[in-house]
Amino acid sequence: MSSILIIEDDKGARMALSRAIEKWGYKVLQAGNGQEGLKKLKSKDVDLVLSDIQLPGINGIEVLERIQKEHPQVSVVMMTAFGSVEKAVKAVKLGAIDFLEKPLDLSILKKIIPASLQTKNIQEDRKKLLSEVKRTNSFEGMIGSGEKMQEVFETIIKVAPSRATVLITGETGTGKELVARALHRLSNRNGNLVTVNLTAFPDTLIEDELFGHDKGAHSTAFEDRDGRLAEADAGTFFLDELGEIPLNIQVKLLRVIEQREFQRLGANKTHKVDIRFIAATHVNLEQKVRDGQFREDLYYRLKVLQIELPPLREHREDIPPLVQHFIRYHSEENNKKVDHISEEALNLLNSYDWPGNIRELERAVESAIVMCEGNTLEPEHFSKEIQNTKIKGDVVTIQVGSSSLKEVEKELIRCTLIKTGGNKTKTAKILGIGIRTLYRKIDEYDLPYKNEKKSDETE
Ligand SMILES: Nc1ncnc2c1ncn2[C@@H]1O[C@H](COP(=O)(O)OP(=O)(O)OP(=O)(O)O)[C@@H](O)[C@H]1O
Repeated sequence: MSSILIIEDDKGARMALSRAIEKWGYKVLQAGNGQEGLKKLKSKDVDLVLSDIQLPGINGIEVLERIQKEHPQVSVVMMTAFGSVEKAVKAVKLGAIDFLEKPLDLSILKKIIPASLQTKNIQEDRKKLLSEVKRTNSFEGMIGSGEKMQEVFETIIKVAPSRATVLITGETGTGKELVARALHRLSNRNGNLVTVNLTAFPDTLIEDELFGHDKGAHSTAFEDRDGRLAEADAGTFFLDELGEIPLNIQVKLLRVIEQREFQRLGANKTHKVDIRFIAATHVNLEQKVRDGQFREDLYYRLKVLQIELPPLREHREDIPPLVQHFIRYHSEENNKKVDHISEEALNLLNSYDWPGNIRELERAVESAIVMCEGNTLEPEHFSKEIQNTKIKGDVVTIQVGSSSLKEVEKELIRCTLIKTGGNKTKTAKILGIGIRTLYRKIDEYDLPYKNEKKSDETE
């Protein structure tokens, strides 16, 4: 029988919770504050901790941190006052498996407990996954060796198991949908990932699409019909292009996100749902709020946990591995023999600005593959716009008066690596240092291509 430790200073709430959990067949231990909780963890076998965030003495966040250090095999679910989602999200980022807002919805807690118990040794698993991501520079079909993408991967790994609502922002083609899919896949949620893009719907049909209707709700409601929200029950609801949603729907969405309940059109019955919300947008929501086109309350509710995807021009170190990835994929898809790109062509791709980001890069590589008769992509296989790109990356900016020698060295190595597409032998030769020194410095400065395999090491 799994045992659950409840840390909660409100005795009445603790007792009521304890009775409910015992009824579901678990062994329950109780503590009225953080110290007592940590003491119980030392002396008793505990599988899951359910802790309030607001505690007298050591607060819930500190309790979480101590548990992670001293009992990394124990999962922690936090309880938080209604409306203090920010603290809860902080806890999730620190490693809590999930959180619940008070007053607790016992039907949701009943689902969270078995799911959290399954995730044994979560810290260990996270560490393993993270080192795998660092080693391979890829994660759930996404390529990313640079610092910014690695940070994105790390956040996904941390927050995926919780039900925290996530807002994914970034220009078009930066990978927002891939992030949503990764969050769902790693969430261990049994339900579906339901992706909804409402830009294609006339305003009059949006509500119907989201909430469904009862027979007779409007002139075309011939029978009861579930909406997309109901389809996402026990799963993830991914709302793409959130910025385009009309204001009257935004109010209703906020209610669903906060209370996880809604009504079909024409119905009185309220449906309770267990949904994880993810929203994405490429527009500046803050500006929309200022212009009165986006509700401030919804914006603040969503932005608590934001994953910001950088435009490709801000993580150019990922261009060469992305190109390799797309060559492999599209060459096979198109029955081609292409398996290389010339240095000259890669320099062009490294320098182009990519307003359409990774999607544009992928399309460029795919059409170049179609044009290519041999096995190597050359500049002429790409569009005139790309061919006419001015090669960048030849200038390292040094702030005289504020750059240290180390910073200059780091920047020079970084730029040379990008220019050679990560070829360490060439980089070392250009810089006039031995390859082992280069590897040491890449490690020391945590530079891109750090974990790439050493096939080009010739010395
Ligand atoms: N890090 C990545 N690694 C590999 N492929 C990627 C990566 N990011 C995006 N892609 C690819 O780029 C294309 C666009 O990605 P996606 O649709 O996720 O972008 P988006 O930000 O949702 O775009 P939009 O805002 O236009 O909806 C897809 O084909 C996807 O597979």
